Amino acid sequence: MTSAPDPVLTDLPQDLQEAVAQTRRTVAELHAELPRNGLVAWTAGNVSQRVPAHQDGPELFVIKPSGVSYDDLTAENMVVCTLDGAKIDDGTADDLKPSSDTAAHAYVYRHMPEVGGMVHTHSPYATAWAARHEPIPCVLTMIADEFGGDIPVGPFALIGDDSIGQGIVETLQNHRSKAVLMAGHGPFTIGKDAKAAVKAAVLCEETAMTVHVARQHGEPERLSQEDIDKLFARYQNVYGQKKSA
Ligand SMILES: O=C(CO)[C@@H](O)[C@@H](O)COP(=O)(O)O
Repeated sequence: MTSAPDPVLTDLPQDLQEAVAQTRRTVAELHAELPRNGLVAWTAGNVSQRVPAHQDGPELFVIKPSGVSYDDLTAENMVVCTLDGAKIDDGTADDLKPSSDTAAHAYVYRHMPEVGGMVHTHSPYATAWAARHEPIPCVLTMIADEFGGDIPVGPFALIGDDSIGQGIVETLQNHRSKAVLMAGHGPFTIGKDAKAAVKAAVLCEETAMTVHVARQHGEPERLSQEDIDKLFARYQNVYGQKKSA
């Protein structure tokens, strides 16, 4: 059976091309938040975002090119992929490869339709918890607010195929957390869009550091499940300028 030809960006409906261009700008801008918040060293880490679905076009997402310096990331070199993780004819050089985590991001987008954005970092404190295969206990209101409980650990998986994506989905699919510490590797976060996933990555590192410091002087006490549920509901539904239901 012949497979469908790879999509060509300039052949897509005009409004879908515009949606791709906006997603590229957003993803390029959000990559700057990773070094700015001390979440990555050198070219580690990546951000992606799903392109809003279009009835007359393929499902697509945008992700960073592999191994390119954060100083050189632009909207124009953000790579456009199908949900199979295949790069489309997106106007970038044919030999510009997407992130080495493209298959992982694609797997999550295929299996978790509610996920609109993803981030991967090697932020030092969260990565240290991942090295120990240890979940970050919910001992702080900020952990309850953003993650709804302990930040879980996912299985160790090699890079480049569906393995990491499968581990992320099996850990987060029925879990309130927006972050998973992939064992022996580092944090991956999800969100309704890439900005929400970046926020989760920032708060994951912040809480990983705080709990690590607290544990230097004894084991902090986990919040009660009742309080965790109340804190999560408030933060997700009321906090900030959200309109009360
Ligand atoms: O940890 C990994 C792969 O999971 C790193 O190589 C990753 O952080 C950065 O890779 P890319 O530059 O996105 O290909």
